[in-house]
Amino acid sequence: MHPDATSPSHRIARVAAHLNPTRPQMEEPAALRPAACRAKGGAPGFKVAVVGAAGGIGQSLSLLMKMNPLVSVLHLYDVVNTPGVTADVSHMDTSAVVRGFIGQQQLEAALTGMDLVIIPAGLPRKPGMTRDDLFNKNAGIVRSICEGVAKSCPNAIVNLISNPVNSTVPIAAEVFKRAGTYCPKRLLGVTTLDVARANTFVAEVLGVDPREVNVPVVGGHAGVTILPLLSQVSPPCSFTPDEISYLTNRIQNGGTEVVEAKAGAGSATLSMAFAAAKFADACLRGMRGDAGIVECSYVASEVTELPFFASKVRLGRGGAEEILPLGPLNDFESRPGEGEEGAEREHSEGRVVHEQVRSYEWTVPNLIQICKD
Ligand SMILES: NC(=O)C1=CN([C@@H]2O[C@H](COP(=O)(O)OP(=O)(O)OC[C@H]3O[C@@H](n4cnc5c(N)ncnc54)[C@H](O)[C@@H]3O)[C@@H](O)[C@H]2O)C=CC1
Ligand SMILES: O=C([O-])CC(=O)C(=O)O
Repeated sequence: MHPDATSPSHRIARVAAHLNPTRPQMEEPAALRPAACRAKGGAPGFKVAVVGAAGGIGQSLSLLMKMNPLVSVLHLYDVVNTPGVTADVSHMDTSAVVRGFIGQQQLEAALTGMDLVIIPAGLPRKPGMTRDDLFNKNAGIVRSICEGVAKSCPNAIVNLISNPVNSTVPIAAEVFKRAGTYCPKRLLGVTTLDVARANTFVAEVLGVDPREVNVPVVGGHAGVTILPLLSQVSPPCSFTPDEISYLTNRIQNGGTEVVEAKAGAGSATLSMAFAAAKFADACLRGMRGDAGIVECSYVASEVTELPFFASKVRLGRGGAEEILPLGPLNDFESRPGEGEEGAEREHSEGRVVHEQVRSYEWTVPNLIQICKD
């Protein structure tokens, strides 16, 4: 601390600065520099950025990350409305220092030095849309954010939420490859909401506390690519065929259930922010060196022949340190299924594999086109 920091004149100057704040936590190019920002606590911890912080997910997620004691610095970035969210969140008396950034010209400052970048930027669905309908808009958004990550914090772990996750993760990988910064361990598609839904719905059927239930959910994050492994539920239990059918259908369509209930006002935001905060916390604990942190995530994978696949991963200092095998699947989990939205089924492949292939094949030409633009 500066020797005069506790003197009356210094304290009055500090109070005056607080009474006349010019967006005190916002990064103004000619105003506050990071080093000059007042520190609220300055606890040791990780530097985390939320990109898309002013959105439905972003605001709640920013609040939850401000509550996380592992976060020492929290950067909130969006193309609109970050000053208000930043001012609001920064009044929470938890230790993380909050700084806001707005617009493309501040993306670099927002990302510089970050350990973890969480990306909930992009359009949400409306009733009648599939996640793939978001591709054209969200691919470009994810691409420009990931270019910023490659430039400003190439070693950061990325938690990618923007839909369609089955396609945005491969796009992010391609951007990082082109920049020469790609590390598959550090790119994690967030599928935690599928697990949260599976835990909740299974707990309802079993009549137990959802916090006691853990259902691995593998595959991808759209319709039938979401495959809950109900044969591997912890604690061990069994279901009737009707229960399996009900649970699988409800988990796969959980996103649509919320989209329809919101009737045009967007998709899941609160449960998603909760799930994203849980996943980010697991990543931070892994980065800290805690042992035995295992979560499902959509990652580059050799678990199947597909390049990307959601499955259990062990999180460590460098991200997804180990991709765990799927384990034994029962007949229901491995049988071929109907394709989403009338997609054709290929005879020899299981439904998860099939849908993933379609999603990826559809993505690559678009990706190449986008990257050429
Ligand atoms: N992975 C998952 O399980 C889930 C993913 N999602 C997806 O998350 C995304 C966000 O959903 P919501 O928060 O409900 O949408 P929203 O529209 O409420 O918020 C999106 C935010 O992104 C911002 N944004 C747009 N372009 C940006 C850019 N280039 N850089 C930074 N920020 C930018 C917008 O200004 C807005 O504040 C959607 O794509 C949605 O489909 C939603 C729920 C679950
Ligand atoms: O359904 C959507 O569009 C949002 C989402 O990914 C989910 O809630 O799982």
